[in-house]
Amino acid sequence: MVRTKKLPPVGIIGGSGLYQMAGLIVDELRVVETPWGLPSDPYMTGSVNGTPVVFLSRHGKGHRYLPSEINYRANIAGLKSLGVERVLSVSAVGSLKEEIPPGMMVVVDDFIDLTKKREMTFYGAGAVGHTGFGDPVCPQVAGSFLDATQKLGYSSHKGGTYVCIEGPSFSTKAESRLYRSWNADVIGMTNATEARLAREAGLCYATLALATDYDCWHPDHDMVTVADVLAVMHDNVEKANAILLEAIGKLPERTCNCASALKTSLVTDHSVIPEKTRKNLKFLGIL
Ligand SMILES: CSC[C@H]1O[C@H](OP(=O)(O)O)[C@H](O)[C@@H]1O
Ligand SMILES: Nc1ncnc2[nH]cnc12
Repeated sequence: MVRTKKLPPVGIIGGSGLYQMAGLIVDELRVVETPWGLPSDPYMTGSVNGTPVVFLSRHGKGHRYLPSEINYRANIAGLKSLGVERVLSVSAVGSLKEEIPPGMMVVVDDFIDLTKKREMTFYGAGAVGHTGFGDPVCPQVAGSFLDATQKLGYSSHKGGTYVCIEGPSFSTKAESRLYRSWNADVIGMTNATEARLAREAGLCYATLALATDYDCWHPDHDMVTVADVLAVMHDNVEKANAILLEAIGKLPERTCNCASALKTSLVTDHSVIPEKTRKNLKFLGIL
């Protein structure tokens, strides 16, 4: 694609099995402190074919944080402070559908959030905000993922509902069957939280989910183990990297509605917001 303008930095969040990005020429490791604390790692900043890119490993180098321990607010706020406007996430997921076999990519377009003990908002502490999340995924970023998988000839599933559980244990059979009865497509432990915070921060967000297993519902497959997940990720990491590179190149100029959340969510009269909260909201561009 011939661009008329240089893109602002593109954020990449890598999940299980994707702790760095092939093709990213790293210039710097940036430690960023946010009002919500430290992100999972220093950000790897650099460029891909001339486009500035910021990479973060969601679980940190060496996979140190449980899904419930990840500081999602710091991760998202840190990206925002580095000028990122769009986030491409990669995640390992269990498949809840026969027709999504391990190895297949799913470009998720909806979530069912079953998490219970996470910080999932930037609001509070004297500032009330309610953000629309009816369409939780940026259509442009999702579209770039889909175009990229198509161009590269990889089989992918357009759209899909991601059930986000608290973890860290995998689901029981009864739970897995329940999620299937809801017609959900894939299951993971991280993305609903990340997507919600990205939207509050006015960032575009979409996920390339790689099915690594059939969770525990499938009568003809063994129950999921960490070893299976990492082995399938390992076998497909080149594909995921190739899709990321292609998708970055396919991102159009930003004309979606995701950033409007910044200006349409806050309810509280600005004059009564405490100074510290005001500063935090300014960090995100909400005030
Ligand atoms: C290592 S298996 C469970 C683990 O994998 C997924 O991680 P991510 O979404 O960061 O790719 C899942 O959400 C769990 O955190
Ligand atoms: N079956 C599964 N359940 C939850 N998270 C996962 N990540 C990869 N496979 C998973």
